[in-house]
Amino acid sequence: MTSQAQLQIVTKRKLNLNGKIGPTIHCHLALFFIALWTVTCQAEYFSSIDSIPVLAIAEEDLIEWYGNFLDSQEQDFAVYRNFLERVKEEHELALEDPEAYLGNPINAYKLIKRTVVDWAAIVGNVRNSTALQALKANLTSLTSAMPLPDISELRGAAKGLGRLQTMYNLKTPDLADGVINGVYYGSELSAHECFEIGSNLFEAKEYPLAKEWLQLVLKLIYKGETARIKTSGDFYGDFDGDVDDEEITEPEANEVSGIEDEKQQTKEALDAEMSRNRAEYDNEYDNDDDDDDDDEDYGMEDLIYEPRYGVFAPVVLYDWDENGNIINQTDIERSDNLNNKTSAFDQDSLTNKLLNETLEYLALTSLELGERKETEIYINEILDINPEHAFKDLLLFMNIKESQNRAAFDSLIDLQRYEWFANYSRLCQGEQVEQKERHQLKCKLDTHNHPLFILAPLRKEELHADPEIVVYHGLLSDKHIVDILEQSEAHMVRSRVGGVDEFTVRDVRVSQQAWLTYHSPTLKYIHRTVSAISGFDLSNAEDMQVANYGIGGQYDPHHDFFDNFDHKAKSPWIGNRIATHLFFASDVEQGGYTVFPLLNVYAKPVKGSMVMWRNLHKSLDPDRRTLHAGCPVVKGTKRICNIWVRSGYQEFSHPCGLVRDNHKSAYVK
Ligand SMILES: O=C(O)CCC(=O)C(=O)O
Ligand SMILES: [Fe+2]
Repeated sequence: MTSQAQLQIVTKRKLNLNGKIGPTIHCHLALFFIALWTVTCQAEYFSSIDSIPVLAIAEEDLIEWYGNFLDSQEQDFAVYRNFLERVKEEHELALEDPEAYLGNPINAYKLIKRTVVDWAAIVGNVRNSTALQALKANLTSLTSAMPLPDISELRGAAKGLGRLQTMYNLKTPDLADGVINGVYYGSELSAHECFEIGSNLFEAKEYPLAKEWLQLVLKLIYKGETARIKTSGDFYGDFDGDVDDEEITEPEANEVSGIEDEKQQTKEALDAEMSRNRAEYDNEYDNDDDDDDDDEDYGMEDLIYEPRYGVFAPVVLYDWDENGNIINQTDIERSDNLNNKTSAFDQDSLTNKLLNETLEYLALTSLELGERKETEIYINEILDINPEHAFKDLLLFMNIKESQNRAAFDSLIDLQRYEWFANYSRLCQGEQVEQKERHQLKCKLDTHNHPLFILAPLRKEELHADPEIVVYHGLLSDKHIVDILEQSEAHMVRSRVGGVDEFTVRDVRVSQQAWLTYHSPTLKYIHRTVSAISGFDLSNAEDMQVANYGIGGQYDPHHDFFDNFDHKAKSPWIGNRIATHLFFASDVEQGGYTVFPLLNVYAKPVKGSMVMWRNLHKSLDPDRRTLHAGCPVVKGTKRICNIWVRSGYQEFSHPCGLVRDNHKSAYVK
């Protein structure tokens, strides 16, 4: 199956094209769509699930172009090699007795002919290689049509992963092992990939999370990739007769007891796993097809095997228990075993480069976290490998850094300190605190006393009584949704959050969005249905917002009404946002719930359904209980459509009461 077919993407248009056109046209069309997409969208790949497939298409083209280039070069090289061998033979003959050789007019002629014709042809060929020129032209058209993601994208994606970790309490070792919320997705991360995430989290100032990932890299390097991360005690080698117990600086290692033959079995299993993994590791870094001695090139023999059973890590590493929680993190000491370590590491190896960079980032991370002792340990490690390393002077600089205020951090991990966060995170995982009132809520078929719904009653699910939050299921068909996505596709931009700083793109909302008017048949249907259900006058509603969420895409807790709403301000609409109608235009494999942390309510995204609630009291004062959030998407795609109705013109359908009712949310600060 080609990658085109695998990517069940992007749009209907794209899928239709697959069946009808050949690969060359496809190539141009891909470029065309990329160009179209670029003109209309900011290059914010991680914030939109639709942008990632565009990248995949680009990569598919790159694979094809480089493949063609290499194929044609291979043929050329075979011709060159042949020519070279022949010339070499002649040349050697000539060297035996140059005078006699060149004295022969035929030989003299052949030499001149080779220089004038054959060599000139080869030099010309290399200079004007059509294959190289074609590759260059393709690359130029690709990069001018589509800015490839830059480092800020990568940082955003790393932060997205961090957001998922924080919200769903996902443990770093689990993620690295390809396990998300207990589901194994078969995509383990290598030490290099963990380093990429760790270093990018550092650059995104997510220091505590960065440290976890970087610690994990250290562990993978020192223990070998096979000793995947969690502590079961077995990895620490005390079952291996070769290891001197005194060398083991990790306290847990010695404490683990077990029956001898069980240990032996574990060791055998690990050995088997180790060889398997080693083969994979070799493969991963095997750039050289005919070279079977990769161990020598990369120092892998030492790095994978020795440290795991024999040499001990110079810095005590984080341990993770079986649930992925960190243990031992404060117990950081230097080991005395440095001699072994330096002999075990090949200074030029890829892995040693990774080790150096990891230690550098760890030193900086600890510095940012104000952990003086650890920073010192990491710096000493670095200086041990290279005494002239620039970090020599960091020890002096440390004194200044240390005095900085730790509380100034605004990191994802810090979120967990807040009281409301626990509830928010729980609801995102589909867990509600048990509540008596919930038992009065119903699911029912509802004709709403409206002609539209007599024959096809609404499927209504009550989520909360006061303020009322209800879900209507099955309002949008797949056809409606495809139509909405097609209309919005070309207009998607990274979401901005409203408020004072309206035009700043922030992490508060990580998604892409577009606005649609109510002119197409689908939008007219939605307009009609929403006004029939809610009774609101939709002539005073905002256009429909269409949004999608990418890796870790989410919307922090917020209200939909505008705080301190200024009734006199110029606006196309009258009044504040009285009600929200939120459609789910996709199912989501994991995550992406809409939650109301103050009301103990969550709504799981179900394709085609609509959640509806009022944001203002009857008195039109803001109802602060309606604080809500879009939880980060763990897996899959989340698409939503929002219709916000304004409070003007709603006086007859939704009159205010005789008594002001804003006291209901007075308790919310
Ligand atoms: O994505 C969600 O579930 C919530 C979105 C939301 O609250 C909004 O767009 O205002
Ligand atoms: Fe909202």
